[in-house]
Amino acid sequence: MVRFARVALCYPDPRGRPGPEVLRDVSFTLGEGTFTWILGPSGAGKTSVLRLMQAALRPTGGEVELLGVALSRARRGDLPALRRRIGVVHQEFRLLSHLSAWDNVALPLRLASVAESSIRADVAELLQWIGLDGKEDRRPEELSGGEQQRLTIARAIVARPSLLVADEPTSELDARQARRTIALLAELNRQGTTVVVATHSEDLPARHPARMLVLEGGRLVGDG
Ligand SMILES: Nc1ncnc2c1ncn2[C@@H]1O[C@H](COP(=O)(O)OP(=O)(O)OP(=O)(O)O)[C@@H](O)[C@H]1O
Repeated sequence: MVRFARVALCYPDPRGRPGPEVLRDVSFTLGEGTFTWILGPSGAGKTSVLRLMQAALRPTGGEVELLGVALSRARRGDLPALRRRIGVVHQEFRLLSHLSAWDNVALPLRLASVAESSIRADVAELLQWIGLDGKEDRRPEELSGGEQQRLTIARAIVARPSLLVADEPTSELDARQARRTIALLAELNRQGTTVVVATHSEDLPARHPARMLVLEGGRLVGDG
């Protein structure tokens, strides 16, 4: 499902030359249907690992294989289709402020030209699942932080991705809303989606025990 083999990553410097290595010799494999925490202090490389897992970057060394596609060999034109199979949740929500809750969730399906009749059923079911039925006409600013984050999860999964990647999804939330968000991700995982969550909180993995990959200074220093 996800395989990192001796992955190295350098971001380009302002002149376009390779900058310092921010990931070095990172190797792990995540099976289908697993739940994995990515832990580590600020600057450890968690977001960089997740950006590789979204096919938003290619490794500068080693290989990343996502859903059977090796990123170093993939053609540029193949990446959009791969990215559509991967759902992404960001810490800062990134909802469209002028659209209603309903339209935010429906957007990925509309962009994929799915028929409106099937969009209606899928969006209604998801809004109910995340506890937002009755609030479908509200714009994001008329929802609480926890509700907005649950909406981003609904939007990330409405097209039924095989892999869901969440970067610090609870850092803007209070403890109760954070627990509710993690409970949703865990339930999604029980239904079969492979889930990867990066966090620097130690409380969350204690609440939902699962495999933990620990990064420090761009290296994998723990896996268990
Ligand atoms: N676009 C970029 N260009 C250059 N360097 C970058 C870029 N993005 C991240 N870095 C560097 O890569 C290293 C790892 O950053 P990354 O964001 O992956 O860490 P992180 O563990 O997610 O940190 P945080 O918890 O603070 O979000 C850091 O030294 C950071 O400065």
